[in-house]
Amino acid sequence: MSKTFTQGDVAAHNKTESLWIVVDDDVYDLTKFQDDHPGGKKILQRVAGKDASKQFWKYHNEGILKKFQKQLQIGSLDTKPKAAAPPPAPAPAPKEAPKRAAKPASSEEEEEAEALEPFGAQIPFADPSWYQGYHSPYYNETHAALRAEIREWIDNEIEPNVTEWDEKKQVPAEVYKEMGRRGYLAGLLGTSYKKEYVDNPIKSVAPEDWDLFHEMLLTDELSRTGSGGFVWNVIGGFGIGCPPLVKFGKKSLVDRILPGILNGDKRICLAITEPDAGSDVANLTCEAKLSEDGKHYIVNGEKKWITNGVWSDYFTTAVRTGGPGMNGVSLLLIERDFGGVSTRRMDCQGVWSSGTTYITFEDVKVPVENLIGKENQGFRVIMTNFNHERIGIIIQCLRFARVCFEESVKFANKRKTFGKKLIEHPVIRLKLAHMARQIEASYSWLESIIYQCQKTNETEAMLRLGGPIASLKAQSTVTFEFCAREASQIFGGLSYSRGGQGGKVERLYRDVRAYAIPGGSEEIMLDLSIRQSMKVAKMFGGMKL
Ligand code: HEM
Repeated sequence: MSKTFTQGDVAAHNKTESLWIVVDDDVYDLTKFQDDHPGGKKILQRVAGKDASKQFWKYHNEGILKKFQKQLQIGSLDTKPKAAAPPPAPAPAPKEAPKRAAKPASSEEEEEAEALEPFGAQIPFADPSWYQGYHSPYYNETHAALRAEIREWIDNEIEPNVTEWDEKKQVPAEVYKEMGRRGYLAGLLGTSYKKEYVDNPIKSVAPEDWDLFHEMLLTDELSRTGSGGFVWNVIGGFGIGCPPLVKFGKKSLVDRILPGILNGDKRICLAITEPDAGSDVANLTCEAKLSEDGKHYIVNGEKKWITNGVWSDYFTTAVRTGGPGMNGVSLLLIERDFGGVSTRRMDCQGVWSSGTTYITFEDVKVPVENLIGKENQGFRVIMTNFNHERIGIIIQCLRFARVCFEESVKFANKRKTFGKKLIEHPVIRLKLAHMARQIEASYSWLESIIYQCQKTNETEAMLRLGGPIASLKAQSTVTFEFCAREASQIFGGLSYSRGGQGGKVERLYRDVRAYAIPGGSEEIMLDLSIRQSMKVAKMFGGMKL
C-alpha cells in the first residue's frame, strides 16, 4: 500500500458520497462499504473524514482489519512512522543448536544454555512462559523456529477466515492439503518424523531432530485459532486414525496408503464409537466376519460421532471379530472405495467445522491385509492410541483456555464500566487470576508428561502414564470449561451473540463439551486415573498396602 495522503486529503472525503476514515494512520475508503457495515452507516458517516481509531478499537478486534484491509485500505497518512524491517524468515535450525529439549546433557551444558528470545504479544499467561523469555529445559532453537513458522501461517492465512469457516461448517479442502505440503501431518503421529513418506518434509526442523515437544507445539499453535472445529478438521481424524496404521499396520499397507495421507491428498479417521458404545469400548457390536476363503472380512454395523468421517477416504475401524468383551475386538482399515460405506453429517453443539459423522457399513468387503495389529487383539492398539489422543485433547484445551484468558485481558484493558476499565475492577482481576493459575499448573504437568513420553517406550507409557494422562485430561477440560465461563462473564452480551469481539469466546464456550466427553469423559478419566495408577504401582512392586 504505497499511496500516502495528508490529513487534509482525508478531511475532504467527509460525505456519504465519498467517505474516508483513518485507523492507526492508515486510510480507508468506506464509501461502498457503508451500506454493508454491520454496525450501521450513520455511525460511519459521523466519523467521515476523521481519525476514527479510538471508535474503531472500541467496537472491533484485530481480526476485522486483517480481513477487510485488502478490500478497503487505499493508503496511509504521510505522517505514519516507517515500519521496521520485517524479521528474517525462520531458517532451518543450525545443526549445532543446543539440544536442551528433552535431552538435557551435562548440568554444565545446561547452565550455559540461555533462555530463548521472547516471542508473541508478551501478555503474561496468554502464551506459555518460555515465550516470554523464561528458562525451560524442554525447548531449543528448533522449537522457536517451528513456532515462528506456524504462527506466521496461522496469523495470516487461517485465523482471519476461521469464523466464516465455522459458520459454514466446513474448512476448504485446500487447508488440509497445505498441512501436507508443509510437512506438518508427518510430525503428528506421536512418534518419530516420517520423512520417508512425504514429498516435502517440514521446513524449520530437520526431521531427525523432531521430538514430541515439536508435535505439541504444532497442535498448540493451531489451537490459537480458538476453534475446536478448525483444529479437528485438519488434525482430528488424522491424529487418532493414522497412528494405529503407522505403528501396527502391515508394511505393504502402510507403503500403499500412507504417502497419500501424509501429503494431504487423502483423509483418514478413527471409527470406534457406536450409537450404543462410547467410553465402554469393550462392548462394541460392529461385526467383521471372515469369508469362507479366509481372504476378506465382511463388515456390518454403525459408528457414531466420528470426526472427519464425511470427508474420509480411510476408516480405522474397531470391529468385533471374536466373542464378547475386549478380547473379541480387532482394528480394520476400511477404504471408502470398497463400497458399502455411507456417511451422514451430524449436527452438534460445537466443533462445527469438524465434520462429525454417522457411518453405516453394509456388507463391506475388506481384504485381510487391512487388519491392523493381530486379530482379536485390537483392544490393546486402541488403548495405546488413547494416550496420544488424550494428550492432543489436553494441548488443545489448555491453549483454548489461554485464548479465553488472552481475549479477556485485551477486552478488560479497553472496555470501561462505571468510569473504570474492567481490569481496574478487582472482581475482574480475580477471575483472570483463577484462570491463569489453572492454566499454568496444568501446562507444567503437560510438559512433564510429554517429557516422560519421550523417555519411555510405548508399552511402559501405556501402563505408567495412562493414569496421569487420564487425570490431566480431566484437569484440562475442567480448566477449559472454567476459563470459557469466566471469559464469557467478562465479555457479557458480546459473548452471548455470535461473531464480533466476543466471537472466539462464544465459539469456545460451545466447543467445551466436545472435549469434556469424547476421548474418555471426565468421570471415566478421573476414575481410571486412580484405578490404573494403583494397579501399575502394584505391578511394579510398589505400594504394599
Ligand atoms: C475499516 C473500517 C471498518 C470495518 C471494516 C468495520 C467492520 C465491522 C464488522 C465486520 C462488524 C461486525 C462485528 C464484528 O465482526 O466485529 C462491525 C460492527 C460494528 N462496527 Fe464497524 N467497521 C469499521 C469501522 C467502524 C467505525 C469507524 C465505527 C465507529 C465509529 C464502527 C462501529 C461499529 C459498531 C458499533 C459495530 C457493532 C458492534 C457490536 O455488534 O457490538 N465500525 N464493524
